Amino acid sequence: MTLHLDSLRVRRLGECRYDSPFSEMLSTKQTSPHYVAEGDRVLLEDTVSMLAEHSLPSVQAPSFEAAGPRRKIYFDPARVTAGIVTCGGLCPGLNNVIRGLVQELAVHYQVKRILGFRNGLQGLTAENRDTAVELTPERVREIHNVGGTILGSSRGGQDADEMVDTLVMRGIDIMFVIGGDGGMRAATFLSEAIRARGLDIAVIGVPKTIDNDLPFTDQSFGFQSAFARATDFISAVAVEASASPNGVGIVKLMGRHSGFIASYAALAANAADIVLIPEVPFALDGPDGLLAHIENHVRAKGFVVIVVAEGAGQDLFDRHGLPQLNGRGTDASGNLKLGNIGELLKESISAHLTAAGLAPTMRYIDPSYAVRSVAANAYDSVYCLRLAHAAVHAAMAGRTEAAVARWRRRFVHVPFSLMTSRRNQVDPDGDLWMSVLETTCQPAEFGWVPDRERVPTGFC
Ligand SMILES: Nc1ncnc2c1ncn2[C@@H]1O[C@H](COP(=O)(O)OP(=O)(O)O)[C@@H](O)[C@H]1O
Ligand SMILES: O=P(O)(O)OC[C@H]1O[C@](O)(COP(=O)(O)O)[C@@H](O)[C@@H]1O
Ligand SMILES: [Mg+2]
Repeated sequence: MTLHLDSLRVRRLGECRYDSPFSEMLSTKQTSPHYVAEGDRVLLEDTVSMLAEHSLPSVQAPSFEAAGPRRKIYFDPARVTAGIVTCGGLCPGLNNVIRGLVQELAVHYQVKRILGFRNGLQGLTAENRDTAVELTPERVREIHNVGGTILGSSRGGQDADEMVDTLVMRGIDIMFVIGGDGGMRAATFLSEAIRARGLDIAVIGVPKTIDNDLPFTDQSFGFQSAFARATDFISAVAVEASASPNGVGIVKLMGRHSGFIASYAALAANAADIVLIPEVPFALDGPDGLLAHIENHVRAKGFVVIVVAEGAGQDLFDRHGLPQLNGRGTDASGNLKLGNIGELLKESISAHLTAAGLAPTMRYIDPSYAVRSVAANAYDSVYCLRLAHAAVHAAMAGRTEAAVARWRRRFVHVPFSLMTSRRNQVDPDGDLWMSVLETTCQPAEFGWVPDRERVPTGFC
């Protein structure tokens, strides 16, 4: 994918005419290793060779607009009504983001009216628009201590025009969409419908994904809390497997298309012998296949611990003519329903080891919902709060059709068009996967597999 500076520019609703409450504080600020001044930009790429490839002067190199408060703002805070919605699957930190948005809007910008739409985008339909709740600093004071979202969330499509009608009827000037890839797509359609009607409504996204599969963000909020929780389950299964004759421990973790939780949790627990992720296909059978490797492992070590991301090995169901185990079709949001790879592994490993005279003790757990429902840890709590601050500053300065993200540890504005342009995946040729291979000592590939799709690398 080629990215030019122009495709990284963020849309503005208009000229900023109002003094920002931060104008005095900003008057002496300059870019430093710890701050990016208004007007400065954050480079997309961060190695000498990647930069050199363009042969462009640094001002023309692809870069993001820096997030943060501005001296002048677009909206008159006294007249602003803001809306908040949380979309899709749960993720640790949703309540922290809601709380951060409400506090920043109310305390610093003195915005008087903030509405929380209920149950995801369903809350923006004609039927549900009156169920929106008033959010105040008092209402959100303690919500960061619990997981989930006080607003509720949902999957399923809504009509963009109907949603815009709701924004108009509820007097919304700024809409915050906290969502994943689906939520960012929905926010894009919402923005297009707003633009088609010539309305003065800003739409700002806060990228949310437990799978860490959104692009142009170092790591998504809640990811650390989620993989820390997943680590507990790997450790538990490792204890069980190691204490059982021919013990086989399997932990299935979330990750439809990206194996980040599986990889990070496996590294953190440092107890997995095999990690399977969607980005690296594997074969079950044959002398170099997964089953033979597991058999050798059990013979040599007495047990084996496997961490599998839910999206791994999906080709096996078709290739082996296996029952889909709930796979096929899509959910209400159009996400592919996956075959249950955990069950498939459990069945095939059990059959293989039994046939090899190593009747196994199987310990299989799928802690998915127990992982994503936890409250944000201290690190994620800080991260969520800072993302929320950045989102409020962006919106008040009239930025729209963009998400806030942290890129190379700086906070930036990323146009929706980029957020929905690609998926963040574990690169089988990258250093994260190398660390996994170094830690587990598993082979780079299990048997012959069809050519893997290459994970997109580079941006320009
Ligand atoms: N292509 C799309 N166009 C419009 N709305 C979409 C699109 N994809 C997803 N959505 C809506 O966005 C919301 C969130 O999407 P979903 O995939 O469930 O979760 P996430 O935002 O976490 O990826 C859902 O209500 C869904 O209907
Ligand atoms: O059972 P649900 O609620 O549909 O959610 C399950 C899915 O949500 C995910 O966490 C990702 O969804 P999001 O894009 O909504 O964050 C997947 O990894 C998982 O398969
Ligand atoms: Mg999604």
